[in-house]
Amino acid sequence: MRLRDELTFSSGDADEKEEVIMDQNLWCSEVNAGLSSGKREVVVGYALTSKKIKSFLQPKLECLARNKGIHFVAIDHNRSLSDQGPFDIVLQKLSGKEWRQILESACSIFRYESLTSSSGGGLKDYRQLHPEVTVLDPPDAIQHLRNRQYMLQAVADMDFSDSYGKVGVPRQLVIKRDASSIPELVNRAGLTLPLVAKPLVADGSAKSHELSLAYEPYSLQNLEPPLVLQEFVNHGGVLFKVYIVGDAIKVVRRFSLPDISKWELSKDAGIYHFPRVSCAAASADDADLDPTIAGYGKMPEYEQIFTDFLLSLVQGKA
Ligand SMILES: Nc1ncnc2c1ncn2[C@@H]1O[C@H](COP(=O)(O)OP(=O)(O)OP(=O)(O)O)[C@@H](O)[C@H]1O
Ligand SMILES: O=P(O)(O)O[C@H]1[C@H](O)[C@@H](O)[C@H](OP(=O)(O)O)[C@@H](OP(=O)(O)O)[C@H]1O
Repeated sequence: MRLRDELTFSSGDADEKEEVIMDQNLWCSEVNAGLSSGKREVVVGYALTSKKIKSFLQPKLECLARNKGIHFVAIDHNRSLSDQGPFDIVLQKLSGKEWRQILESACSIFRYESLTSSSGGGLKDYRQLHPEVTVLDPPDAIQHLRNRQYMLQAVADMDFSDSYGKVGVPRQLVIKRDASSIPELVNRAGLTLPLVAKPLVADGSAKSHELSLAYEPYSLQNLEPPLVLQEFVNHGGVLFKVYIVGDAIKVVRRFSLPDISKWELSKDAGIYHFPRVSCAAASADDADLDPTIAGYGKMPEYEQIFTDFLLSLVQGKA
């Protein structure tokens, strides 16, 4: 077993990170008193964008993790993984060829695990042979989520068109290039306006979260492919966002784009751009909503869910 003192900690974005760690130490002082010695330490190497480090590795998470014996250590993206660590878990959400190569060469000795689903195939035997490191998530397992052409396919395949209500996916059209052909393609595909336009690639950049709303066909020529066009679905201006980590589920409520009436459709023209819809700032958790759409019970905090999940991955490997 590795002892806490043997671990070397490094940080990703030096300045930002230092600030966070100082806050965290203040915040953590009481909680750290509860860290039980003698527990197996779990080292989570992370390879994330600076945006993700800022939003995800919050003091509250790091502190709770530390109290459970989990340590987050920044991975140097430019060095081989085998020269770093040792890590019990590699938490990664980076794109780019170089990183993929580093990960793939290391994966010849790593165990695969997915955050959202268990990987199939011959990986079970593989895990028994190489139980050292868990990769969250292996690039191949999340590839289809990075492309809006395919990301909803799993929902369509489940065919919940008539079970406890209706779950469906909006009709959509992929435009790879040539914006001038969009009105004609939309017409041929029989899509009904208004349409929501989203970048084809969901790579975690701010741009990939942008969204446009088009009320009439000719304005569609002003969009920038590659993109996906979806029929706008009226949904009462509120949506439920479901987070799943392993077996744990958390649901939050967010304000969303309001319903569009036929009258508005006839009146509005052009394209409206939205940098971010239904983001965390648009929380509707405390809003007084119609009880028929309001309800869900009290949910545990995601920090609790995530750290328990990390521990569950290394259980039995001590
Ligand atoms: N076809 C649609 N009809 C109506 N509203 C939509 C449609 N598609 C997206 N929206 C609204 O835009 C928001 C962002 O859509 P997007 O497809 O980018 O969701 P997402 O990728 O799940 O968002 P996030 O990036 O927050 O995870 C949705 O939460 C919803 O409010
Ligand atoms: O704050 P919520 O409502 O949970 O929305 C998240 C999105 O669902 C994620 O897709 C964002 O991650 P990426 O930007 O890496 O796709 C994620 O980006 P972030 O971690 O950088 O904040 C969030 O925007």
